[in-house]
Amino acid sequence: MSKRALLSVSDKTGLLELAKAFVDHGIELISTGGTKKVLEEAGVPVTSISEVTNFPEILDGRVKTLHPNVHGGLLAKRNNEQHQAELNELDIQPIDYVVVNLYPFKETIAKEDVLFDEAIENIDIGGPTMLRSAAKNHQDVTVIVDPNDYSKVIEALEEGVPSLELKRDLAAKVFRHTAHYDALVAEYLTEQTDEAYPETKTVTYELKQTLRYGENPHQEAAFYKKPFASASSITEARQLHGKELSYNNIQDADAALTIVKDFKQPAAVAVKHMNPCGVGVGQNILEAYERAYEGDPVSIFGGIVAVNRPVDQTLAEALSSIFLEIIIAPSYTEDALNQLTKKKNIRLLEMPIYLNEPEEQLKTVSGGVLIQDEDRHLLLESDLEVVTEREPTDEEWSDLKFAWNVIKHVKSNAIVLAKGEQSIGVGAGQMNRVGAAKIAIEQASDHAHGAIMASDAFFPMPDTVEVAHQAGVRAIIQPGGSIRDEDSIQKCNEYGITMVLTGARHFKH
Ligand SMILES: NC(=O)c1ncn([C@@H]2O[C@H](COP(=O)(O)O)[C@@H](O)[C@H]2O)c1NC=O
Repeated sequence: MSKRALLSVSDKTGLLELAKAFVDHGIELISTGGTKKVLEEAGVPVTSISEVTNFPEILDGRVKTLHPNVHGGLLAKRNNEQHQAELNELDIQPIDYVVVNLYPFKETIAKEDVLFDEAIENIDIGGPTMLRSAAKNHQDVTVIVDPNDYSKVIEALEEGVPSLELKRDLAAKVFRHTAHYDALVAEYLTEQTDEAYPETKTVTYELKQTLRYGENPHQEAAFYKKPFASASSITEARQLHGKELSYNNIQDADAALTIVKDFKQPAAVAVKHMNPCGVGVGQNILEAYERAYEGDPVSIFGGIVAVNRPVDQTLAEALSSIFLEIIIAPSYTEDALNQLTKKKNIRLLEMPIYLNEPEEQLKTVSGGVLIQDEDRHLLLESDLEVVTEREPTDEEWSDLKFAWNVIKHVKSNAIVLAKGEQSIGVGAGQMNRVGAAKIAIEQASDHAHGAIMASDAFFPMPDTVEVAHQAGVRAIIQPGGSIRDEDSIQKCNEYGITMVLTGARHFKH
């Protein structure tokens, strides 16, 4: 008895070539409506699925292949006598090859203003069912879900029959594919409910690229993207120049991007090891960059700079005067590109930079994952409470708000010193707050005098106020909420320092 292949595809790419290869090797073809039409029009002999099922395609194609004559032919074990006897008794023929790709659910829901009914109609039922039956029985059935794999099967046919290894690889791909497909359906439907954290969480990502190594050369790594990443995501950055991004580059670039998005005015951010080392805003992007640079001219070396305005020739000149790993910008003028591409080792990324919808953050811990909303707490004027005798000056107010925007992105315990809408000292990731303050003060050096200080969380004791005073800090912004707030406030009054409370904390671990 000749072998049979069932073809039912939405994406008809490469279909004819594969179908012809089947026919050339004496394999009979069975097909569903649209697929059959394409084959017939090309003169390829094909049997209708309805002849196999003895049943018409019904319900607008909702039921065409969901039939025991199909699934019996797919799932019967060829080396199982009882299975073979049942097939004979019921007059079911085995199916040896399955070529199926699914209704374009992802493409459908990606369309703007897609109607719910249209999305529902694009949930493929018969296709995944056939794929799963065939993949379960891959010992006996070759199943192909990806047109990119047609050539492998054609090659195998030229050489004889597909090997068990190839059939197993293809079956594994099928289950990855249907799981991804179902995850998209599940996510779409769950979004219509108010179920924030359902009983099971299925996340699905698509491979963007494998990486040379992870955080260290002995760690393997890859970069996956979300199916619907916003254009202002690091996964969507267009690399215009330079070597391939490394694992650490991607993390740092993402940190720089996330910070710069938080500013409406022209802003520049320099990042090292996921922390901002220099942040500046200004009347124009060159001024913003100069402020970010001057914020810490040492740490910026070998860093990553993100700007939220186009890079022109003058900014390009400033940027190319030091060694930077990566620049991220919404665009580059031609002159700027000519200037920057002279540097072989710099990577240039281009992407729209805007505050996109907040994303769910996933962080792995041993044996599990923590999920939370992104920290997008918006500081309202009405949240700000001056708790000291001295009020901030206008200039101090703008620096306090600026520093509060920066502190959110610094690893805890975090202290930022700022002056003139420029960070001048960043104490990041310390195990105690005074330690973070001392680092920020040391880095700010003489500039600390007259600066403002931001703290990501409350002061448990007045010791940070003490070191702030010694450095000449004029105003402090912090969440408040410690049972010993009064001690810190009293110290501020004693030293003539202004203290503003925000009522919100910005821990970042
Ligand atoms: N309903 C069924 O029994 C069924 N069987 C196969 N399909 C899908 O129909 C599509 C192919 O249809 P056509 O050959 O008519 O263009 C494929 O994407 C295939 O996955 C089905 N459609 C949806 O569930």
